Order: sequence, then structure tokens, then C-alpha cells
Amino acid sequence: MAANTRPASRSSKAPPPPKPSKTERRQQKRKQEVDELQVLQKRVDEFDPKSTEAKTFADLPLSQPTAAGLQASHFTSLTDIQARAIPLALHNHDVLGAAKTGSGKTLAFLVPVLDKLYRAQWTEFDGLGALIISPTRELAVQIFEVLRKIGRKHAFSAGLVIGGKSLKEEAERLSRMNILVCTPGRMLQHLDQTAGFDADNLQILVLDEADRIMDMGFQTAVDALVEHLPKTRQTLMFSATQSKKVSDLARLSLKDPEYVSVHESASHATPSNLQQNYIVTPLHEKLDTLYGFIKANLKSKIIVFLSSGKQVRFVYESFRHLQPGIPLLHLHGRQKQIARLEITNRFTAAKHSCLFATDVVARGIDFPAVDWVIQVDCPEDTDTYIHRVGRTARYQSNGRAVLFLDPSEEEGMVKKLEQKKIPIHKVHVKDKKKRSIKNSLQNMCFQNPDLKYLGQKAFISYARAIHLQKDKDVFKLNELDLDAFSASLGLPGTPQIRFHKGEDVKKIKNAPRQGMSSGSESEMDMDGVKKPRRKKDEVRTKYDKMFERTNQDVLSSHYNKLVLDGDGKGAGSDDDDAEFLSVKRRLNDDELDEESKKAPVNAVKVIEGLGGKEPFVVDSKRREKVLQSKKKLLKFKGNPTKMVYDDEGNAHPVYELANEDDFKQEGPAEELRKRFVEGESAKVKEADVDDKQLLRERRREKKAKRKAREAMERAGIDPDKADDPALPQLDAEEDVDRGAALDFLRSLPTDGADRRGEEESGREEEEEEEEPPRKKAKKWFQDDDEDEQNTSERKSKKKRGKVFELEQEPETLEDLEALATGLLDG
Ligand SMILES: Nc1ncnc2c1ncn2[C@@H]1O[C@H](COP(=O)(O)OP(=O)(O)OP(=O)(O)O)[C@@H](O)[C@H]1O
Repeated sequence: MAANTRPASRSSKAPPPPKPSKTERRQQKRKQEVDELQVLQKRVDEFDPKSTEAKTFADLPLSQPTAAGLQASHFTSLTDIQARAIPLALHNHDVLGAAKTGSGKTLAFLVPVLDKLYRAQWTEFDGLGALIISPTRELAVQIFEVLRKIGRKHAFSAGLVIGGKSLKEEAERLSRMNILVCTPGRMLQHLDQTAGFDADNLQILVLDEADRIMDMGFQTAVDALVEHLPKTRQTLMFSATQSKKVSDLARLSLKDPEYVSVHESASHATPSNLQQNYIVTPLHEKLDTLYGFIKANLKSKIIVFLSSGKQVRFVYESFRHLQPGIPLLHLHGRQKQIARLEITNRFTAAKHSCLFATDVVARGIDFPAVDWVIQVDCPEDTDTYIHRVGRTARYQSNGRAVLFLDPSEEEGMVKKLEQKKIPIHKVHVKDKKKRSIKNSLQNMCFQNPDLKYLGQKAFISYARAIHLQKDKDVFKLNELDLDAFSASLGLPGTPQIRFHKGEDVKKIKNAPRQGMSSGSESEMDMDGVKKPRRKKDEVRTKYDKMFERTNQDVLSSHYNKLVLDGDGKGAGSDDDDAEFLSVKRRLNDDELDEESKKAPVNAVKVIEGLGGKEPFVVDSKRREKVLQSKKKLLKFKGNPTKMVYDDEGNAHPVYELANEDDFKQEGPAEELRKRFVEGESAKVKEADVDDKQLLRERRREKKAKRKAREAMERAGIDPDKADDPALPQLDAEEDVDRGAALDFLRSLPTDGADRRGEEESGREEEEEEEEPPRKKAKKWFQDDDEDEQNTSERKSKKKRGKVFELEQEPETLEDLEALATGLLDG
């Protein structure tokens, strides 16, 4: 039975189904994708955006690549802000998100960005789909890094637009990007200037540190940038100090935004795992206190905030000389981009280090495991305080923060902090921990004029910053002991700064002389430093005398520059103003007009003389008049026209229309066209024949030349000395080749230079010859296999880019920029 049934069963077995063709497979895959997308969309629609039940990313209706990217980056559970903001954003709501520092806001906007584009099936041909704006370059780089991590399973391209490279280089890559992380100014520059790049298709806009981006410092850039974006986009705004300002919402045309503030009802505005204290220490003891603190915490990671780049430079340089025993770093907005990135990376990687910084890293930067945040200079407001202390105690880690307050600042600041629900306690420094570095600083400043110069700049910029602070309940310049402060920096005298009553930013910036001088020049020594009036019977030490010396050349020139730099570049204004986060107050157009009316009539602008000549002074009013009249004259000049001259010397416009009647008289247009074409092609043919003839002659000539040289060499004669009369006169019959060669060479110019010139031009011809005309034509009419080759080359380049992204961590800006062009896809 069995033997009978076997063949029957074999024959009844159905033949294997035919393998699906390539197209069929593609269609199947596409169908599968569409089905998956529909399922995903259904999950999103069915998910209640206001639900608070989701605890992990897996509970959210996320696309497979996003979920895989999050998992691969070890993000599993949701933070509060993520649990509440992501569902709303997935439902296309505009979101205003507020949550404490270090609570995971970055993922709260990056996840919706990736999924929005995924569900829209965004491809490289759709252009820019998402724009993420950050107030600082450092933060933009960090956001980009997180995006790269969690977006690794997506196929979107993403780039960083933060400046630091030429606009052109950045521009070349922009049009290929789906997601851009940028700073406002640079992005605007591209939208204004880069041909072929636009944001017309933008789906989603994100503002990280939104309150900062919307404030006065960025107002013009952001408003202009928004003009380039479509109104139909979705907008997400996040910050630890989010504002609901109606004007901001209107500026961004938000549509019924959802306000998500997860810690609104919390008892404190700062993380609960952050311990906060303040120390009352007079301004002139702040550096002593800081030094003592650093010495007592050598096995820690510390960030020290100071109010300006100049302060940072001075404290860093002087502490470096003092060698406290911990690696020191410094960061401010005037450093080169590459240095900023390098320092950020070094501090990130460091276990124990002390970073002196301005507010350029106050917001958003996620340095791991920072133990202490020290605020030597009081922050301008409570929001800045919150962001600064937020650099520690991030996510679930603990941290400590200390604020140094001058007695004059204590009452006002502590009150403000309490109002803002910030729990802060007063502590005292133990006497045995105190260290005075005043003498060391004085010695250092004496020996090192550059350090003294830095100290003076730091002093001026500090005093200036205090003067410009809006909050006069906290910042009281006249209650500060500036002489003692100056001495504590190691300066031999107090740099004089006089502020007129009611004087504001613009006057100080543009008229440093009036703002700075102590009234009469005679009150200053060569350093611009007021000599303390000596009491009659005062005993003066050797050091006192040395400090009073006026021949400290370096400093004199430095200080002259400082005082005379008319555009406010001196006088402690350049660094601070250019920093991203240090704009204290900016005047709007009306205020500027108002100020210019108030400006003194005899205001002068000092311009440095060229070539080491004396500076010269230009009356600004006269200069303005001259400029105005020049401008007026330009109006009457009109535009220049290019003319060409005929044989008789008559001028004609470059493109002159022929007289139509004359043209008609010459015959029918079609015939004229034919005649013209025939005539021109005959001319071309003729020229072609001539060219070929010329080419043939040149080749012949060169061949002969080469042969002659070879013959000379064979005959043991140096060809370059062919015209030497000392050469033996050969009998042509005796040695035909050699004779011919010599004759020929003698006919060449005797001048060595000429001959070299000819050889060089010969080489050029050779090179031209090497590429026959047909080869040249090939460049223009590229055939298929060449095209294919190029495409495969391009593909392999792309692939190389991907591998690089996955395998190599970016270390330099170049790396990052290379990444910027790559795909997120792993
Ligand atoms: N779901 C999560 N699981 C684990 N770690 C997370 C999660 N979300 C964020 N983090 C980590 O928490 C830290 C802080 O996150 P993030 O930088 O996004 O905070 P933030 O709210 O933007 O802070 P800031 O207000 O200072 O900008 C980061 O190191 C991040 O990797």
C-alpha cells in the first residue's frame, strides 16, 4: 500500500509558487508600509492626547524607527513633560512646554519631530520638514547629537546651521536637509541669501529655550525668520522658564496652543534634588572666597558663572597662574567656534574640572555629573538663576549650587528668589577655609602687564554690567566698594568710569570717552588709572612707587586702545555685547531715534590712524554732512552704460537694434536667415581648416625639435649649449643626425629664458594635444555608463558617510559638519 501511495502523493504535491518578481516585491513592500502607516495613524488617533497614563515610550503610539532609536539609546521610561507633551504634539497641536531644568524637554520635542515627518512619508525630495532653533551654538550641537542618537533608524537627513564655517560651504548642503538644528541669526542669513533654499514646505518648528529666543536680543532675527515660514506649520516651544506672553504667541501665529506646565503646582521652581545656598561676601572678597572654595573641592566638577567674557578671561588666567590643583577651563562667546566645542567636550568628559563661563552655557547644556554651580556674579534675574543652577542636579542626579552676594545685593536678590519659589539658604564660609589671593594677584599683575590689562578690562566690564542692570533693587553700583574691588583684582589703581546721570547703553557704547573719563585727563596717569591723592606725610613703599610708574608701555598702549576705541570696542564693551546670552538691554528704533536726538552736538568719533600715525579726530556732524551730500549726488548720477566704438570711432550701445525697414529691404527673413547660417558655417569651416593646418605644423615642428634634442643627447652634446661656438663643427656627411640636430638647435633662440618659455609653452601644447577634441566633447555629452559610474560613486560616498556616523564619534567641528550632511539612518 505504502509503495502504491507514494508516487500518487508525489504527483499530487503542488508545484512551489513562482518567485515574485522584483517589481512585485517592491509593490508588496510598499503595500506593507502603507498598511503599517495606517495602523500607526489609527493608534495616534485613538490615543487620548490628554491622557497621563503612558509611563514608557512603548505606551505611546510611536513609529517603529523612533521606538527602536529610543530603545537603542536606552531611553525607556517617560519623564512627566515627555508623557504630557508628546501625545499632544503627535496630535498636531501647537505646544508651549514648561518643565524644570534637566527634566527631559529635548526628547519631548525631538520625538514628535521624527514621527511627524515619518507619518508624512518625508523624503529627501520634500526639502526642509523641521526646523529646531536654539539660542546658542553649544545647545544646537547638543540637540543635534540627541537627534542623531534617537533618529538613527530613520532615513532623514539632518544638519547643523550654527555658523563657524563659510556661508557658501553650509549653503551647498542645505537644500538636501530634512531637519535642521540652527541658531536664529545664521538660519536667517541662509533663508535670505542662499539660492534655491527655502522653508516653504516646513511641517514643524521648534523653539528650545523659547523665552530666550523670543526676547529682545533675538527679536529682529526671529521675526524675520518667521516671515520665511509657512503659517500652516506646527509649532512647539519649550523652556524651564516658559512665558505665555500673548505677544510672543501672536508673533509666531500659534493656533490654540496647549500649555503644558508639569511643575506649575510644584512647591519649588528648581529640581528637588538640588541643594541651594548663598554666601554674603563683599565684592572685593569674592575672588578670595572662590579660590578658597575651589581649593576645598579639588575632587569635584564645578561650573563658575561670571558676568562677562572679560571677567572669565581674567579669573581663568590668574587662577591658572595660582595653580589650585584642579584642571581649569574657560568658555565665553568670543572664543573661536572650534575652541568652544573643544572645551565643551573636554568638560563633558572630565571627572574633576573647574569651568569658568559666561551665560553662554547657562541654558540647556547637559554636562554630565556636575557637582557644583557657583555664581560669583549675581545673575541678572531669577530666570537666569534657574537656568544656571540647572546645569547640575539633572534628571535623577543630585547637585549643589552656591550664589555669592555682595551685602548690597542680598536683600533684593533673596526676596526675588523667594518670590519665584526658589529654596535657598544662607551659609557662611569657615574662617580657616578663607584664603587671600590679593597679594599674589598684585604680584602677578605687576610682573605681567597683560594680566593687569585683562584685570582692568574685567573691572570696567563688571562695573559697566552692574550699571546697565535693570533691576536696581538688586544692583546698586554706588554701594559697591570699587576701589577695594580693583585692588582685589591686583590692580595698582582704580580704573575710572564715570556714568552720567540717566546715561544708557547707547551713550556708553558710542561715547566711551564721555562715559569713562574721570572728567579731566590730568587726573589720569598714562594707564588711564587715577592716581590716588597722596597724603602729605604718607609713607610709600618701593612697591607703591613701582605701581605708580607711568612708563609701563604695554599697558599704556593697551589702555589707550581701551579708552580711545570709539566704537565701543574698548571700554569693556566688545566681548560682552557679542555674547549670545549677555544682551542686557537693546533699544528699539524709536528709542534709538530719541537717543540720537539727545546725543551731544559736539560728539566726536576717534578713528585710529593708519600705519602707526597719530589717531585723528573727525567731527561727527561734519562727517555726517559730507556723507549726506555724497548720497544726494549719487541720485543724479544715474546708472553707467557700456558703449562700444565702431571703426569710425562712433560710440554705440552694446546691443543696438538694427533699423527694421533697412532689414526688410534686404529680402524675406527666412532667406536672410539661411544666407546668414550658410555664411557663418562657411566661415567656421574655413577657420577649422586653418586651425587644423596650424596644429599639424606645430606638431611637426615639435617632433623635429624632440628628434633633434634626442640626437644631441645621443651624440653626447648638451642641447642647451648647442649654440656654443666651442662646439665642434661637424661634417653633415659624417654624422647627419648630429649635424641636423645641431643646426636646428642653433636656430633656436640663444636666450635661456626664452628657451625655457618655449619649452613651457610646448608642454602646454602637449597637454592640450593629449586630449583630442573627441575626448573633450565627451565631457559635455556624458554617456550612460559614465553616468552610472558617477552614480555608484555618489552612492558609495553616501554609504561611507553613514558608516562614519555610526562608527566614529564626532570630536571636532569638522566631524560634526561631516555628520551634518549625512543621513540619520543607520
Ligand atoms: N526618558 C528619559 N529617560 C532617561 N533619561 C532621560 C530621559 N529624558 C531625558 N533624559 C536625560 O535627562 C537629561 C536632561 O535632559 P534634557 O537635556 O532634555 O533636559 P531639559 O529639560 O531640556 O533641561 P534644560 O531645561 O536645562 O534644557 C539628559 O541627560 C537626558 O539624557
